[in-house]
Amino acid sequence: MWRRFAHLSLSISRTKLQSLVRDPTVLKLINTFSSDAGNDGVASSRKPFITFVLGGPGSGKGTQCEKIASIFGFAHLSAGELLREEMSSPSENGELIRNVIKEGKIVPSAITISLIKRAINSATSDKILIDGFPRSEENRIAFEKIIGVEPDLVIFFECPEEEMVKRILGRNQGRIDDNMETIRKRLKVFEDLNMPVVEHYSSKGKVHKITATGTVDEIFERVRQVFASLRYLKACLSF
Ligand SMILES: Nc1ncnc2c1ncn2[C@@H]1O[C@H](COP(=O)(O)OP(=O)(O)OP(=O)(O)O)[C@@H](O)[C@H]1O
Ligand SMILES: Nc1ccn([C@@H]2O[C@H](COP(=O)(O)O)[C@@H](O)[C@H]2O)c(=O)n1
Ligand SMILES: [Mg+2]
Repeated sequence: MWRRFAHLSLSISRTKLQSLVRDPTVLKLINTFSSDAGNDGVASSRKPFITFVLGGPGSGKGTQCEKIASIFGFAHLSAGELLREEMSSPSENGELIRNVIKEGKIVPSAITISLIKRAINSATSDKILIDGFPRSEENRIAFEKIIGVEPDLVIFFECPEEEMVKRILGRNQGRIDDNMETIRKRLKVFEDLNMPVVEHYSSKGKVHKITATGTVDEIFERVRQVFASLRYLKACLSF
């Protein structure tokens, strides 16, 4: 392992490198990109690098994902957006999805996962951001079972409730769930069902918690550091 990093000895300290290499996300990255280079003969370049992006309603997931996608070349799949598209198409699930979203509840996993699976298969990047999924332990367990992988990384945007409410009420995109009655329900669902998912992945060392207050650019600077360190490691491993 250390021979791969020998050429870096002038630019990075051994201690820093050791701490990076102990990070579980970096370990996965090393395994993924090492095999890209053909070291173990596994064609893992077809295996996507999956990042779940979580946070309460209005915490800024979509806003930050767009920036990550444009700067780091990720495909951005928003579970909520996929459901809204399905709801507006002549789909057999359209009415059900509309009712669930209006109530701020969680759409059955089988529906959401089939939309995510289709989107992953047609993504043009093998680095995927899944925004707003999994929303519950049921979502998480179903994804791991049906898709057969765990995320490589989880980004969690931590934002105070009053800030999230203010942002949603100012969003003005005509969403059927951007009203105070539904927002209250979404906040409760987030605490009751989504936080256990964050705790699950935290216990596995996969979560990068980002303070989601401040300007969009200030928050992105925190996010950028996470992805820049991954890109740096990837660049090192490509030599
Ligand atoms: N740092 C910020 N400061 C002020 N407004 C912001 C910030 N980040 C995002 N916004 C705005 O807040 C609103 C919600 O942001 P966004 O849609 O990205 O959140 P989200 O987490 O995807 O929400 P949802 O879960 O409801 O889809 C948008 O109108 C967005 O422009
Ligand atoms: N995994 C998911 C994601 C979303 N939903 C439903 O869509 C609504 C909007 O989601 P956003 O991420 O765009 O806020 C959400 O409140 C849920 O009703 C879902 O069921 N499952
Ligand atoms: Mg969103």
